[in-house]
Amino acid sequence: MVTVLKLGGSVVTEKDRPETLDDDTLASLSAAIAAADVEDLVVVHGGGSFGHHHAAERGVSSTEGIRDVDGVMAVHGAMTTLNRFVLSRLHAEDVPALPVHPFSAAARDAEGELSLMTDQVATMLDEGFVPVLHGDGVVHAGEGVTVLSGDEIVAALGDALDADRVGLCSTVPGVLDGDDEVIPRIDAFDEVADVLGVSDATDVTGGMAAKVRELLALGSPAYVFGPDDVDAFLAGEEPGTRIG
Ligand SMILES: Nc1ncnc2c1ncn2[C@@H]1O[C@H](COP(=O)(O)OP(=O)(O)OP(=O)(O)O)[C@@H](O)[C@H]1O
Ligand SMILES: C=C(C)CCOP(=O)(O)O
Repeated sequence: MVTVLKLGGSVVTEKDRPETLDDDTLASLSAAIAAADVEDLVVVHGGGSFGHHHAAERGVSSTEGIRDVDGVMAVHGAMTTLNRFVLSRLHAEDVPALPVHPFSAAARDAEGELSLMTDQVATMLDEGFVPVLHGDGVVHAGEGVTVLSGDEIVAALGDALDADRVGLCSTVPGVLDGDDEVIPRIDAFDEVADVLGVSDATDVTGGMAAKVRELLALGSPAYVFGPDDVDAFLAGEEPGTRIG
């Protein structure tokens, strides 16, 4: 039974301060992951103030590409730096986490369709490791390099690995309605389009609206919840908003 958990960049970093980790939250999420000891767990993390800051500065998004190698390396380099921090906090809790850098394992075609290699992820799981992927840059036919969000990676992994459970831990306790109440379940984009917005912080990949779109396209249900509910999700409960 494969579980995919995304740690939102807005959770593990201080999204308003360039390249600043939220170390306390990252440490407590790492402890929750270690305590849950879930079999076949894949972790994905977002960009937060590492990836999004550089992507916004260089003018690259999920659809607008760049060809300047310095810019590409600034975005990719910031994400590998954040990935090293995430790995080190997981290692501190004895989680057998290993890095997978999507930049070298993915491509988009001219229609923007993503292909992501997942054999290495599946083999890591078979060998008892916890693969840790992250939002990154991706080569994109006709565009140079665009941004690949952790949410797209979650959706691609969910399908390729036939994941049984998919969870996105963000700063919010779920998808919120106009009164800031958690919406328990979303089955279609149109039901909630009015309340879905972009991120409060610098974000080049579309915030909550993009997340809901990606998750609705998945074959299995997914959950959006806040940091306090990670243990509940890993224990098999259904916290926050169920999508799909
Ligand atoms: N209806 C909504 N319900 C909840 N959050 C919403 C809604 N509309 C917009 N948002 C915004 O979406 C944000 C979550 O998206 P964001 O992309 O910042 O999260 P993340 O995945 O944790 O971060 P990252 O993209 O860096 O990985 C919330 O912090 C909130 O500002
Ligand atoms: C900005 C970069 C490079 C990654 C974005 O990933 P996300 O935070 O999951 O949307």
